[in-house]
This record gives sequence, structure tokens and C-alpha cells, in this order.
Amino acid sequence: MSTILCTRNITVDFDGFKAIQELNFQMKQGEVHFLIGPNGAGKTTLLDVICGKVKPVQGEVLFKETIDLTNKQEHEIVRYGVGRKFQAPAIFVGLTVFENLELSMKQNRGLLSTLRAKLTDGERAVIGKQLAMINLEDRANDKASSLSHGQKQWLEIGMLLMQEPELLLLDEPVAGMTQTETEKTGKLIQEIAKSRSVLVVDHDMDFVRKFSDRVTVMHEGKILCEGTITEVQEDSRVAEVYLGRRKEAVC
Ligand SMILES: Nc1ncnc2c1ncn2[C@@H]1O[C@H](COP(=O)(O)OP(=O)(O)OP(=O)(O)O)[C@@H](O)[C@H]1O
Repeated sequence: MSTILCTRNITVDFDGFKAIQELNFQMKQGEVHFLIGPNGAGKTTLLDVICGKVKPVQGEVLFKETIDLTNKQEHEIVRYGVGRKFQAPAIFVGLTVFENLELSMKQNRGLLSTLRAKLTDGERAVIGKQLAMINLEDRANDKASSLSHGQKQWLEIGMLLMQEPELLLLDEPVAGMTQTETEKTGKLIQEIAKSRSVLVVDHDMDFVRKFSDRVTVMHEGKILCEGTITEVQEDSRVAEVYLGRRKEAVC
């Protein structure tokens, strides 16, 4: 498997505080890779660096081994094939589920002209396929505002997928979800990873256990250890950094 993403010696400095320190991280193509670690470990900051929201003071981020994302703007990074989902869903609640997906497909037109333009059969089929993937086929014509919390998250994932990213970054995608929604989200991520790579930040250890291919544990801006979830859980350093904070999380 080739490497989809690799960071070399990344350091992020927030006014003298190093949120990430000389970090060398890599993930393989087609992997569901989880980033875990105690609060403040630097997980979200790493996603911010990959998507161009935060610029490191040193190091580089290589996408598909050759594209250096470090000096690219956020919108360019999206075009290169990196999609980022933030914790709060960024959907248009006044539009239908179908329209939200339609809008995501046609970024080069304005909002009104996109909604007035006639879709081709091919485009309808693409949206239909996406609706099935995110389990919202029967909600296509409902306003996004009427969806449950979990369904809104899936809709946003569907919107990101309309851009055909090769790497999808998900920040705590199951936060606030019911057990059933969490389970469906895990299955959706596994389905996505059949054709793309997915990097997920999450605290829900049952979720990580069930759906990760590989796990990286971060602590104080560095990588503490990496491996399968079983390997990571057996590492005494991991138990140590969680002690007194979320001991139960690694047991
Ligand atoms: N814009 C910023 N300015 C200053 N400090 C920041 C900024 N963003 C993050 N930090 C600090 O950097 C550290 C890493 O934050 P980050 O959000 O990446 O951690 P995290 O591992 O995602 O934590 P959590 O699990 O709580 O979300 C924290 O100490 C945080 O307070």
C-alpha cells in the first residue's frame, strides 16, 4: 500500500506554545486511521495543519508522496483531494438533503444558479448513489433542518464525498450520536475507505476498537505510539498518559 499522507518534522507554534513538536506521522492509502490521545494532545491541530487552516513553523506535509501541502491555501488543498469535516455540521438547513448534495457537486456556480440549473441523468445518479451511501435515501426531499443530529453529520460527510476526496479528515464524527447512529457511522467510514483513506480524531474507544485499521496515540504534540488498537492498548505508556484523566478510555 502506498503512503497517502506523511508529515515530516512538523512544528506548530501558538505564540511560543508548541502544540505540535517535530511530528513525523504517516498513513497508508485505503486505511481507516484513528488519532487518539488526551485533551490538548494536538490531534485537532494536526488536522488543521493537513487541511491548511494552521501553518506549521517548520516541516512539510506530503500528500500522495509528492504534493507538499504546507505552502498551499485551504481551497487548493480541497482541490488536491483532501476533505475536512469539522465537529459542527456545515450544512444548509433551509435546503433539502438532495439540494445540499447538489450544491456540493457544483462548487463553480453560485447558489441560485446551481439550484436553478437542470441536472443531467448522470448527475442525478451520482447524488442518488451518495444518498444511499449515507443512509438518507428516504429523506432526500426533506429539509436538512428536520434531520437528527446523526443524520446531519452523515449529510455533511456525503457533501464532502461529492467532491471526490482521496483523503477524508473527520473530527469527532460520532460525538453526541446515539449508539445506533455511531454504529452506522462506523460502517459508513468503512464503506468510504474501500475507495478512499480516512483519518479520524475520536475519544470514543469502543468506536476506535471496532472500526480502526491503525491507531496513532498523540501526547503533548508528539506521537506516543502507533499500531493496531490491541497493540496500542497494551502499551504501558498509553495507560500512563490517560491515568487520572480517562483511565477507563484505554481499558
Ligand atoms: N489557535 C490556538 N492558539 C493557541 N493555542 C491553541 C490554539 N489551538 C489549539 N491550541 C492549544 O494547542 C493544544 C492542542 O490543541 P488541540 O485542539 O490540537 O488538542 P486535541 O488533542 O485536539 O484536544 P481535544 O481532544 O481536547 O480536542 C492545546 O493546549 C490547545 O489549547
